[in-house]
Amino acid sequence: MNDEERLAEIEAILEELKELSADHIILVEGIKDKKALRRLGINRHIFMIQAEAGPIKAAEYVSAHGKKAIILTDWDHKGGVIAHETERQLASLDSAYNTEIRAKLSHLCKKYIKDVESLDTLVERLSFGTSGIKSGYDTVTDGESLKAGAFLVIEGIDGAGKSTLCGILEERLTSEGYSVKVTQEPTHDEIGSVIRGGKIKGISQKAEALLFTADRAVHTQQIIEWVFEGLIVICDRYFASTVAYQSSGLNGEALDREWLISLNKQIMTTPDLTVLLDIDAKKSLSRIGDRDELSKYEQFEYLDNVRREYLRLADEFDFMVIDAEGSQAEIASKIIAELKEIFSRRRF
Ligand SMILES: Nc1ncnc2c1ncn2[C@@H]1O[C@H](COP(=O)(O)OP(=O)(O)O)[C@@H](O)[C@H]1O
Ligand SMILES: Cc1cn([C@H]2C[C@H](O)[C@@H](COP(=O)(O)OP(=O)(O)O)O2)c(=O)[nH]c1=O
Repeated sequence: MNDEERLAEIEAILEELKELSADHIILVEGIKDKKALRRLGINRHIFMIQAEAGPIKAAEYVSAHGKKAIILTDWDHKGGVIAHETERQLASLDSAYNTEIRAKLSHLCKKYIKDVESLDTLVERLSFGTSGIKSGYDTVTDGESLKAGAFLVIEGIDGAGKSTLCGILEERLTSEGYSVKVTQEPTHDEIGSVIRGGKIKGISQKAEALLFTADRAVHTQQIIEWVFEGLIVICDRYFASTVAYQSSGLNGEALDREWLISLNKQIMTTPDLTVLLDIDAKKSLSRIGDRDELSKYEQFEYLDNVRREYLRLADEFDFMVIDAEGSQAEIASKIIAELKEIFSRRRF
């Protein structure tokens, strides 16, 4: 099931929950769950099992109101125990109850969340659609920021300083208390390793672009999960690499940039911020000249074209362009300031 289908099914269940709430009392664990349901527009009768004295009282409350119950505890172990006990108490008072809503939501949401309090955040995130996560934040309740995930991409031609910068950002953000995950493309996973290993030789640029994109499609699912977990994911290269490199005429074979963009749009997620480390191709080559072996991409004319294409993409997709010749510490400070600005603009 893709995320679009998942969202449609979750919304259908929430609609059902809204309708049922006319003559049911919804039993949740605590205040955060209740607030999440309120934010989702479920305004009817909600009883908090734990805050309001446990399963016995919850069952008595439902029975005293002559209503039916919907048991909607979390789908983790503790939620399961509370649900079971509440069922027992309701049964002993001959009160009717619904456990299907919880089972269906658990089935649909457990890949991403385990509690009712995160439901509205999940719906919000999935609503951003196939273009992906617009901003990765975790549930923030009562003005308390629990976790702040984000997806940051660093782009630039070979030798621009991307991997050095990723290391500095990781260190600085970690020391400020953020949880950080540095990753890169091509990945070191199954498809990325095939690309990196150079086992497939002599294939067309088109086939190569599809491999880079397939690697990204798998990687993107992983990135989305990391952001959901609240990590700041820093990715060394993302979709702009494929567009810039594969459209820049390596050995005279340039692919159509619009084809590359539309191909990638179908599998990527939108980063919160993409930074382009911009550098003159001669200077970048002089930086990497001492590497043991230069790759097929590392030639002046080609990298110069790649750089131009990067600048075009930066304009089109609103990348933050930074002069890669500045000090790495200052570059990192600018990026961290921008990230904090992004966090401060979030809705909750
Ligand atoms: N801002 C900078 N100023 C001077 N040298 C740098 C800077 N950033 C990186 N370098 C050096 O340039 C080389 C290439 O950097 P690297 O991070 O490996 O680039 P990339 O990952 O973009 O290929 C390394 O030797 C690194 O120490
Ligand atoms: C991700 C990606 C990388 N590449 C190229 C750029 C790099 O020259 C090469 C390997 O990437 P990388 O290991 O990031 O090289 P470097 O650290 O020198 O920047 O793969 C593409 O051509 N298309 C892509 O989509």
